[in-house]
Amino acid sequence: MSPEFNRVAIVGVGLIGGSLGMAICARGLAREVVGTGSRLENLRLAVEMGAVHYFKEKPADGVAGADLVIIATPVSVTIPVLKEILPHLSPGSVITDVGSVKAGIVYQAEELVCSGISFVGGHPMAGSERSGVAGADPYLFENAYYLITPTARTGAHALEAVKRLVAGIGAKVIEMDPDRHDLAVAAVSHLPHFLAAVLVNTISQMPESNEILPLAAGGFRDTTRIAAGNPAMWRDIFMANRERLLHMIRRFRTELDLFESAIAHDQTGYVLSKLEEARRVRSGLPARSKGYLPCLFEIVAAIPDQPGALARLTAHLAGAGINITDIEILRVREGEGGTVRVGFATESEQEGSYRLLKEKGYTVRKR
Ligand SMILES: NC(=O)c1ccc[n+]([C@@H]2O[C@H](COP(=O)([O-])OP(=O)(O)OC[C@H]3O[C@@H](n4cnc5c(N)ncnc54)[C@H](O)[C@@H]3O)[C@@H](O)[C@H]2O)c1
Ligand SMILES: O=C(O)C(=O)C[C@]1(C(=O)O)C=C[C@@H](O)C=C1
Repeated sequence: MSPEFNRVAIVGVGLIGGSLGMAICARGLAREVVGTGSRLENLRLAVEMGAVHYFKEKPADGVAGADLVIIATPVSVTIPVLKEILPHLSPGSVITDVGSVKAGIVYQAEELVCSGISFVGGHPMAGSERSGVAGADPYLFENAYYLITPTARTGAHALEAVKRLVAGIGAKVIEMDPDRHDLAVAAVSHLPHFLAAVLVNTISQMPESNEILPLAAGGFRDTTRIAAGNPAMWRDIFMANRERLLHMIRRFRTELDLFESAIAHDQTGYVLSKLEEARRVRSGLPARSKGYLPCLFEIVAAIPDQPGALARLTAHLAGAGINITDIEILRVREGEGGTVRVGFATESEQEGSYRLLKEKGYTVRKR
């Protein structure tokens, strides 16, 4: 079978560009993948890691002859990069980006591209707090939602090319209007990041913080993992989506004030009802790290605190030909063992793994 693309150029081979490159190379989606960017040592590492086949130092040289160009830079430089590469693009080439904010980029890009070149905004809803190609992962996008933001001006050929890319890397495409996209991510991505940073800083500014912070267990760690993300990237995202983020911060403040006042005035019924509402909504989310799966069947199993315990559990499932779509260690404390949540795409895989692990003596339940 011939590859989907002849030459893919990735401008900015960092965490996301590198993960895309690794997925494209590993799945043979392009005859060649060329990287280009601002840091030479990062580009060398990208070749070593199999994220690109080779690199060109100048973006203009990298994009020449590419049928698909992916701009995976911080959002503040997406448009300057586009302006720089435009004169060097081959006729018929399709450009997409991976930026976390879409409206500003998409509308400006559409004004800039000349006839024969198309731009389709993209945003994979998967990532991590790491940055640079060193943190790249070829499986990052598998089963993740990949938002694309075509407009009335998007050509069918360009839209189809980006959809082939998304399907090829194992992600699930969702089409959204750019403005609706920006409000959605302000709510489920940008506000959470803002709050994680505020939470960490609230504690770190206490005079007793040196004593308190090391005590942090799952609660603080789970709610603040993302605060370890790249500050410059998040500054750019906040500023690019400023109005929607401010809107969400105001909504948050209203909710915070109501909750605070209920605690201050001993309104225990209200406090309980708010906690119950949050539990109901949060428990209703399919528990997985990359985004939503339309349907996820899960089991929860207890494993002992021993080397290889997790490997033995997954080997039982592999031996029975059962495919795991998601896995998470819920609790591990020294000497106590842990609980593992395992997700499957089908109910029959859930049922099969439940029976198998029970037979093998595990304490297991369906979730
Ligand atoms: N990190 C995440 O979780 C995540 C998830 C989805 C989307 N995104 C978006 O993906 C984009 C990249 O984020 P990342 O996490 O991969 O960041 P990163 O820092 O890991 O990678 C960015 C890359 O762009 C390069 N670069 C910077 N300025 C450049 C320029 N002027 N010309 C060419 N290359 C340049 C850098 O050298 C680096 O290799 C951002 O727009 C971000 O909003 C990030
Ligand atoms: O999982 C993480 O660490 C992420 O921050 C990923 C995450 C998010 O869920 O907010 C971050 C930014 C992106 O634009 C998309 C996804």
